[in-house]
Amino acid sequence: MSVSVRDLDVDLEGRPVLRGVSLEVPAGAWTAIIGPNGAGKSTLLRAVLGLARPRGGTVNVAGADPWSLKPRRRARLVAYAPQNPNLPPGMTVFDYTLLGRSPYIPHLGRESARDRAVAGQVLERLDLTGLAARPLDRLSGGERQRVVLARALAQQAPVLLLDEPTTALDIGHQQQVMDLVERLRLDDGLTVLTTIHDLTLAGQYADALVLLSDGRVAASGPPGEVLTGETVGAHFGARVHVARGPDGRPVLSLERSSGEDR
Ligand SMILES: Nc1ncnc2c1ncn2[C@@H]1O[C@H](COP(=O)(O)OP(=O)(O)OP(=O)(O)O)[C@@H](O)[C@H]1O
Repeated sequence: MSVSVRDLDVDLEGRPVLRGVSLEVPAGAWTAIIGPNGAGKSTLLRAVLGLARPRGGTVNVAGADPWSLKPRRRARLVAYAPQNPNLPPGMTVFDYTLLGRSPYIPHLGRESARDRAVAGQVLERLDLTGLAARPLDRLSGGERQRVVLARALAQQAPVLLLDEPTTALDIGHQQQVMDLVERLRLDDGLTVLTTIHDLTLAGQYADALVLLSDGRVAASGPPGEVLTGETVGAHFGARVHVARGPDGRPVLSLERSSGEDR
């Protein structure tokens, strides 16, 4: 199930936020959208999901325009873990994860044993079983972030959109979440589109990067081509050293100002 965006323009409150954005994520591939704060990354994900209405251009997800799909049909095709979701206070981790099964539960019906089993399995894979009965308002930031991912994974949709899935996570849980998404991609052929601020992490897992800057695509391609010191300097205003990891993928470190510069 591929994702295709062509010449996308999106305005928010009358202001241009995305201009002429194109990207292609082939079925079973992983693309990361990177870019400075306010570049339009979340807006691009929301447009792919059918939540931000394009002013021009086209979005195609698994052969369909997401705007044309009924919500249940769309939710079976695309799962989304937002950056700042509204979490109903008092709802338990298990019940929230079960919400991911809503597109499969008949109107006025109840969840099936399979729906409960899927929710349980997802919680298990994310190390959250021990928190299943805990209300959402009594979780740490990192636990909350993994629960939001759990709900999206319980949806078992072939296209997965993740908005900054690792920002609140410690390094061990970052690896756990990214490895889990990678395993699902390889085992189940998931197509993954994620925004991510950690450029090394983005380059480590994604096949391709799309650098958004001021609402436009400034660079795209394999991580080694996009993540150069020059490009990062030009678009993030950061001085970085780019080395190569054992697998040849780029590893970025910040260059600290010398004493005289400070
Ligand atoms: N609902 C909205 N109404 C009006 N403007 C918005 C709205 N949401 C976002 N914007 C603006 O659109 C631009 C892009 O925002 P977006 O959240 O897509 O950026 P981003 O690249 O995801 O940023 P960040 O890295 O800070 O999360 C920003 O200038 C932001 O202020």
